[in-house]
Amino acid sequence: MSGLFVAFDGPGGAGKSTTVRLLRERLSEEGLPVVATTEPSHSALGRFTRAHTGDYRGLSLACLVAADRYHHLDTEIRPALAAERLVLCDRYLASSLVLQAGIDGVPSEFVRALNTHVDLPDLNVIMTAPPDVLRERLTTRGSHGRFEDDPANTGREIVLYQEVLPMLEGIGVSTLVIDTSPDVEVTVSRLIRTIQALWSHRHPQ
Ligand SMILES: Nc1ncnc2c1ncn2[C@@H]1O[C@H](COP(=O)(O)OP(=O)(O)OP(=O)(O)O)[C@@H](O)[C@H]1O
Ligand SMILES: Cc1cn([C@H]2C[C@H](O)[C@@H](COP(=O)(O)O)O2)c(=O)[nH]c1=O
Repeated sequence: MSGLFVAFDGPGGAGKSTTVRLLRERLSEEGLPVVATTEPSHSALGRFTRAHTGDYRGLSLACLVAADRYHHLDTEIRPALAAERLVLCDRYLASSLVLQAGIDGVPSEFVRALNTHVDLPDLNVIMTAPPDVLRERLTTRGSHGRFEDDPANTGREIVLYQEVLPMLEGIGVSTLVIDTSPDVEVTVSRLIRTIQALWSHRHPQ
């Protein structure tokens, strides 16, 4: 028996962080042993990487986020799963496939090779919304870095996340695409039902 690993990816402004925060609160209230985390992680390397996505690009940023991912797996994700926790991760492998390969132009085989030894999530939620909705949210909230500074990237990311779905499914990752245009409560309620069902299946009473 082990825990359950759910990753959340999608274009900037799709609602990943908001949703993971609300899921952590609500699922904890329901008694599930939730660990919410993020990539880049809260480690020194993760904080460095997050602070310098504008300075490091392409191959170098691909290596930084992959190194942080392996450290994150070793120090947080695998121990939590071994302790039968529910791990919710704000960004994971799909973000590298889209941002490093799709946007920065790193050969996708190289990004995949860098990530050969990462654990795959039990479910990868891909959050999305129409470009005008995302741009409006990013304008209101403010940009989190260079990928969001270029308005053209929003539409590109939406398409790229669609394009990585077959690849993720091909390596055995279950994916769930969610349009977050409706109110956040709609998204969160749906995800609570999905995650509770997966958890109950894995941990029958
Ligand atoms: N249905 C929704 N789901 C989630 N967030 C929403 C929704 N509707 C509006 N928002 C708002 O969109 C904004 C962006 O949300 P959030 O920061 O969670 O996105 P994100 O995907 O984590 O973005 P980034 O990739 O830039 O970190 C927030 O201000 C949030 O309140
Ligand atoms: C996991 C991951 C992250 N990044 C970049 C993308 C953003 O610039 C930051 C994360 O910040 P956000 O608030 O979650 O948008 O890190 C990346 O380039 N590749 C990755 O795999």
